[in-house]
Amino acid sequence: MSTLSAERPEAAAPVLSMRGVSKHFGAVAALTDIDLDVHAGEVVALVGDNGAGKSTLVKILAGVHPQDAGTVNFDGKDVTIHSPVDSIQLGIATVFQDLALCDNLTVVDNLFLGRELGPWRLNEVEMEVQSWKLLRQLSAKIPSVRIAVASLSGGQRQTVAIARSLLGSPKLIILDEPTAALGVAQTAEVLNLVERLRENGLAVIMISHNMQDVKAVSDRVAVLRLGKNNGTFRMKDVSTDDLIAAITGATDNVVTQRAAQAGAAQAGAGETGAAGAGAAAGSDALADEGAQDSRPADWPGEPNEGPGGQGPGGRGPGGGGLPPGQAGSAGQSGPGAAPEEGTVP
Ligand SMILES: Nc1ncnc2c1ncn2[C@@H]1O[C@H](COP(=O)(O)OP(=O)(O)OP(=O)(O)O)[C@@H](O)[C@H]1O
Repeated sequence: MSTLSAERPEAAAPVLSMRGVSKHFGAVAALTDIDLDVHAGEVVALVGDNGAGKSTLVKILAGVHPQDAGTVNFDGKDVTIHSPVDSIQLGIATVFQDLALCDNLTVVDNLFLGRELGPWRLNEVEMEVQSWKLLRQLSAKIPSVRIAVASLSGGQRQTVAIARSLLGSPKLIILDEPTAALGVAQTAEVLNLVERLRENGLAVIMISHNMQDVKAVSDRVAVLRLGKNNGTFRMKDVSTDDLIAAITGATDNVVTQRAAQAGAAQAGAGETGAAGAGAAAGSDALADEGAQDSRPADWPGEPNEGPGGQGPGGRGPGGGGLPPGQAGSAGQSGPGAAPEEGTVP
């Protein structure tokens, strides 16, 4: 990769370029006229409310659903993805939320499941060596490759699933909510892993509902709303408020209303600091947004949603859980991003 393209991935030709992609399920228009570009060495977050069409888009790329209209250009060629095998052979790896790991098998067995080494008998030593190499390349924290996957943490399982998808040497890796249901430390581990993927020159699409995670690792963010493109933003140029407005389709939404309420309450009480962090949790996980819709401002659960949750208070300032050094290297997180997030409910 040239220096220019290494510094600004979007200066090079995209690895993936979708144009005018549409998909209907009967009368439901799941996707209408979608454009999306992803470059090598770039992390693009795909965000949108429930039902926005994210999974459908990913399934088209993974060969689960054929698109009804539009073109997919991959690695410079127009392609038709008829099946998951087509997708893998092209160099697209998709890690779905369920991870599809075999709990009773070891890390090595899971990594090489279906592509075991050795023509007549398994070359266990070589598979183990390659497993370690791969996991080291990802700076993965796996205690042993000979333990059952069932005994690993959520973050470690996600790491194994991602590592397995890399064995096919993909050019594009799609991660479907890789940090969903993970704790703070495990989320940081997975976000670090996403950064390793980018450093290794992969194009990455990451679906996420968590704005904190999106801000921590993405270079660009593509917003889907009701099955249509609703903006593509460079992460460093967009505030969380603007993103939420693009996702919800309005600047006046439940999240901003909560921010206003929290601000008014704070002003009334003459408080500073901690209340803002507590309220921020509401915008970090958009998945929570629906649940918060109907809640009054004085809902009893509210105080617990602050620093102790998945919000900035729980992960340190602006780093999305990344250690300070790595947060800086992400380019979108760290102290520079903190004031922006402070404006969010
Ligand atoms: N197999 C299917 N059959 C019929 N309708 C479908 C199917 N898959 C998705 N849809 C519809 O297409 C629309 C987009 O769904 P999709 O799952 O892609 O959204 P999403 O953004 O991934 O949502 P979520 O964040 O809830 O996973 C929705 O209206 C959904 O009901």
